[in-house]
Amino acid sequence: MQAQKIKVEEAVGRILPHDVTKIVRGEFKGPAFKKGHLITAEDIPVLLAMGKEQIYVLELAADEVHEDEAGVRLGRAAAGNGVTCSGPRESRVNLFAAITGLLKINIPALEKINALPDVILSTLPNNTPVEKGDMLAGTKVIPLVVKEETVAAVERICAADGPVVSVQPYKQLDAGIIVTGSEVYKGRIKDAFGPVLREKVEALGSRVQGIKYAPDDEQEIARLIRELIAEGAQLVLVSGGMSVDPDDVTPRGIHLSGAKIEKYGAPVLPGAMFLLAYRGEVPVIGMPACGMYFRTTVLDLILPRLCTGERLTAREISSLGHGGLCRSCPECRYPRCSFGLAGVVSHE
Ligand SMILES: Nc1nc2c(c(=O)[nH]1)N[C@H]1C(S)=C(S)[C@@H](COP(=O)(O)OP(=O)(O)OC[C@H]3O[C@@H](n4cnc5c(N)ncnc54)[C@H](O)[C@@H]3O)O[C@H]1N2
Ligand code: MOO
Repeated sequence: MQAQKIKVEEAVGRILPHDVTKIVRGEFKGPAFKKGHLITAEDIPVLLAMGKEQIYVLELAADEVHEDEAGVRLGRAAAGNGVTCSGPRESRVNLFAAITGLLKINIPALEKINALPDVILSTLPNNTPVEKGDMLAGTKVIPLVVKEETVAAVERICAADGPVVSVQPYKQLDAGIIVTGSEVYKGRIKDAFGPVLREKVEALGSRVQGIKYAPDDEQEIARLIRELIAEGAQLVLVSGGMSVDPDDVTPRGIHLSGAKIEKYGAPVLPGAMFLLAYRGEVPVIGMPACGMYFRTTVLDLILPRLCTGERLTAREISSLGHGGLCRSCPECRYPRCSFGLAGVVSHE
């Protein structure tokens, strides 16, 4: 990179190698144009009025890329489905959600990119639920001019490993809910759990095809699970009866339904007594009563992933431990917090 002296009138489309300072007596002293600025036709009279008839412009070598062009190329390479890019500002390009869904970060590719010199890509955590318009990531280069080879290396990583930042849309699943507990079934108390589960399912764009009620009877719970799936449920949530009392028979009921238990117990608080099973392709969730009491629980970490169609394994549930502790803030800001969002399956 070299600086070349040229006439101001010939500078349109060229790049300033340094700030150009404007001083107006008693009023202003500061950069009228910043280092790296791309000179436009409108800038010429301004520069002439500042007394600049000649200026220095950047002379890029053949193997060099200006920061703004590099930023645009980095953003384009990193952005996958459901992601749009802003224009560059001092090389920084921001990535935004074009749709509502679940943010997916290709962490090994992200790490490879950030191990390169002179470029950075910074993202929200993997599996963050995001809304259309949310900022997901920012990328930029460090110097004013970067080696073509570095930008090309990022493009090669993204081409080989897949885009680094994407948003998975939620599928519209038909969900069935089974509320367990003889006290509710027999009408001793009003159901307060079914409405919470319905709201969480519907907030993700899925439908609740029905809420069924079961006493603390494992055979009846099993029968209702099979019935809901036979009626077309693509997701089943069973509430309560998940802990240690003699009447807590939901895990047994899920097992007796023919569902294979993937994991009983999640390293998430609230949500330790959570259970995930699959009957064929249909996820069956056993949701402990904390899901009725706390605003945000393990269900908020698992449900969005199931609603994208992801099949979760015991290993992925185990990995939620890192970051799986809710701080119980007086005003919940989830997902704008650390809850559940560090959970990453480590890549050997
Ligand atoms: N000795 C132990 N006790 C508990 C443990 C434990 O490890 N050892 N774990 C605790 C944790 S963690 C949780 S979470 C809860 C899990 O509770 P359950 O899922 O078994 O909930 P239930 O016993 O069925 O009910 C608890 C409570 O909530 C009321 N309830 C349940 N469903 C409804 C509903 N649909 N509408 C209204 N109210 C409902 C129920 O009547 C009970 O009062 O266990 C801890 N205990
Ligand atoms: O399942 Mo309890 O889940 O930790 O409050």
